[in-house]
Amino acid sequence: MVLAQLGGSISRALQQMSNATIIDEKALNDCLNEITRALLQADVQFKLVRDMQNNIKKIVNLDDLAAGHNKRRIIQQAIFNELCKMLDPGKPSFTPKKGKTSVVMFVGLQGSGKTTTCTKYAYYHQKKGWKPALVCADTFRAGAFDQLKQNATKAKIPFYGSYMESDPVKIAVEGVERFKQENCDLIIVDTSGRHKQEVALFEEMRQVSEATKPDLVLFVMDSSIGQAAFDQAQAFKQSVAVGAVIVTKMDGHAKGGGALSAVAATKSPVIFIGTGEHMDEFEVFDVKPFVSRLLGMGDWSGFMDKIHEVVPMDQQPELLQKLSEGNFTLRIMYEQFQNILKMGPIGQVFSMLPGFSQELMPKGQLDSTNPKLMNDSRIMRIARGSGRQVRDVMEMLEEYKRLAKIWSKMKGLKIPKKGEMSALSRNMNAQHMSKVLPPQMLKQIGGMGGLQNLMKQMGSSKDMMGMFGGGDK
Ligand SMILES: Nc1nc2c(ncn2[C@@H]2O[C@H](COP(=O)(O)OP(=O)(O)OP(=O)(O)O)[C@@H](O)[C@H]2O)c(=O)[nH]1
Repeated sequence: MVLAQLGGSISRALQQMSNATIIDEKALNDCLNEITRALLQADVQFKLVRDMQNNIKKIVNLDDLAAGHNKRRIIQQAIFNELCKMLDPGKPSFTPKKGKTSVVMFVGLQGSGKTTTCTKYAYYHQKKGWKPALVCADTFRAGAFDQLKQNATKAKIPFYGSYMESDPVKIAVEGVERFKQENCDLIIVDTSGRHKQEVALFEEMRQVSEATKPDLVLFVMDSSIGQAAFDQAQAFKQSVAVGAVIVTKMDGHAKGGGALSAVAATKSPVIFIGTGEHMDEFEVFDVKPFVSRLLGMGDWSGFMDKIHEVVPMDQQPELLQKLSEGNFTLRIMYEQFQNILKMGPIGQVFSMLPGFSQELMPKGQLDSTNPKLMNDSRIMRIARGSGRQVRDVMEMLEEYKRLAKIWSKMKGLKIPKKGEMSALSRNMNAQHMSKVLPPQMLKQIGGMGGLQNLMKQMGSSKDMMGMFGGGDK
């Protein structure tokens, strides 16, 4: 089961419960059983799921809830909190500081994506102005050094390794020393992986760790390993001081539930996830937005951060000014889609939108806010000119209308200062939110009153946006 399916199953269970006329013990139990089944199918460890179920039952005491309380919302909040708790070990991992030398050692089984992830991690920090370096202490797998060398060269990151030396400890120490002298602030040591947990692997890891004294040991785990995740993560933790986890291959048919088990086994947080083979297919992992997405609640704050990353800084004030005036044009949609295409995986999703392609964008009409100008004969000409079906062009225009409608409701939104994209979400109040939320979702929350209450409970509208972003679909 891929994560999206897990999220879908949980949302369905919640939906079914809210469809029940009365939310009694039976409705709650049915819902929890459904969620338990979904989590187990996604390879979350049995004990974790059972604990979660018990905790929710303890928190949600239906008898104590006075009539008028929105039981569905309270149950949903309890599930949200429990899932967050599963993924949050309660203490943050060591975070390297730019400009101050840190040594980070990567460990994991062979094929987990460790070497690829080392470079992704280095590249991520390099883009933020760090001075990373890579050390290949994998002398077990022939070709490991070549792979690291190739990746590092592509990303223009200094690297160290040897074809001759067979002692990983010696290479690791030499590499770390060299890069300390070169004032690198993030020295990354890649260690060998083996097919399975072997005594020799753990002993070697322990020795490398003892010799290089890493500030952080990162455990890299393939998200598709299923129920084995807990034991595997625990075995690593028992040999070296694992401080954080990176889960790879979240893009494939991953049973992402393993991530939850790894957190429980290592009592360390997941800090990044790998979402593809490419260097930039790597995302910071944040618990709340992740769980929001899992429960089908969207991830507005993450979306805004992404936009912040891809919309060129000098275009942001102008774009927001236009949007706040209610001028959402086809050109804006076109330019933003172009920016979104730079986002990588999300870009792939957008490029799947029916009829979306560069040739298809109706040039000359891009700056109008009046889609009616797009009459039948023009639509036919566009379809012919781009080799698409008329239906494709119509669907693209429908998508534009949908987005334009959302943005027209945002008219008058206070524009944040230059570069302060996240201020946009802070400026959203319950009024704005209620206009953007799909009517059925608003109803579930308990209308405007429920929304205001929920926003108060959540502490800030930013959290709220994190939970319920996404717009109407
Ligand atoms: N789809 C996808 N593939 C990935 C991801 N991360 C790594 N891979 C692929 O997984 C395969 C194994 O990755 P490596 O980095 O060679 O694995 P490793 O764990 O370093 O292997 P050893 O060095 O032998 O321990 C490669 O084909 C990578 O391209 C990811 O996030 N998504």
